[in-house]
Amino acid sequence: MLDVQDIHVFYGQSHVIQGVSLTVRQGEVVCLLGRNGAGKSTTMKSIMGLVPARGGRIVFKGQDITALPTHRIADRNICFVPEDRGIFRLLTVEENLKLAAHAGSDWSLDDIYRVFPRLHERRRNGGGQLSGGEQQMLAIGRALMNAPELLILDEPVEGLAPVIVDEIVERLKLIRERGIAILLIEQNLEVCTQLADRHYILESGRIVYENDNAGFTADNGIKDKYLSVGAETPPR
Ligand SMILES: Nc1ncnc2c1ncn2[C@@H]1O[C@H](COP(=O)(O)OP(=O)(O)OP(=O)(O)O)[C@@H](O)[C@H]1O
Repeated sequence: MLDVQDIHVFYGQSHVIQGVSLTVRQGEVVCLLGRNGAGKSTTMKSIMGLVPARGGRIVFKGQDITALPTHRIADRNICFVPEDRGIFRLLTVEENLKLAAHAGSDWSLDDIYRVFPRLHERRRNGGGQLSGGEQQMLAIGRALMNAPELLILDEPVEGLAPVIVDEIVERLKLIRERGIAILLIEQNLEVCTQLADRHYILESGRIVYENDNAGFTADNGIKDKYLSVGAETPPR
């Protein structure tokens, strides 16, 4: 479905992504891990055309999207939920969701509320009045209103309390069951292994490890080698 082929991305002269290749198949959850500064967010921004790749190709459902502007990429049903969540703080939850609605979407408001009952409870509250976890749910809900086939999530549980992390993981499982593929940037290993079919580890702008979930879960050495600092599962 998504085929990232040997992309190179620069900030000015700085060669941040140095030949990254990865794939996400239909309905699959794929995790991209790596220490702070490894290049995870830049890879996602490049897929979305926010920081265009200077080399390599990005193919989505057989079509080359490498040089497309961001809005044209979003039109192809790839939805990006950035780390800062990007919700409208002065609009209510329901207004935030309605604004994101997409003609022809098979996700209704009721569907979103079924996945996130908390958003239904908070539907008349302003976006700025929500807790961090609720804001994240709203950001994902907004993305779903766009009827994504591929959802790209940048550290969706960062900074959230364990009980909220568990809730978001359960909600993401429901979304996966609807056949939506998910590319997940995540540093919480427990979240990764609960959700993902496959994992990639990025280090200094290169993919240094790839495995399926069973292999990754069994492979403790690799975690110490590539993910030790800042990538531990927070204590419960
Ligand atoms: N706008 C920018 N201009 C210049 N350099 C940048 C910019 N954004 C990120 N970088 C640099 O690019 C490298 C990769 O950053 P990126 O944010 O992609 O890493 P990351 O793996 O997502 O890290 P984190 O988990 O901290 O978000 C880092 O060295 C970072 O300092």
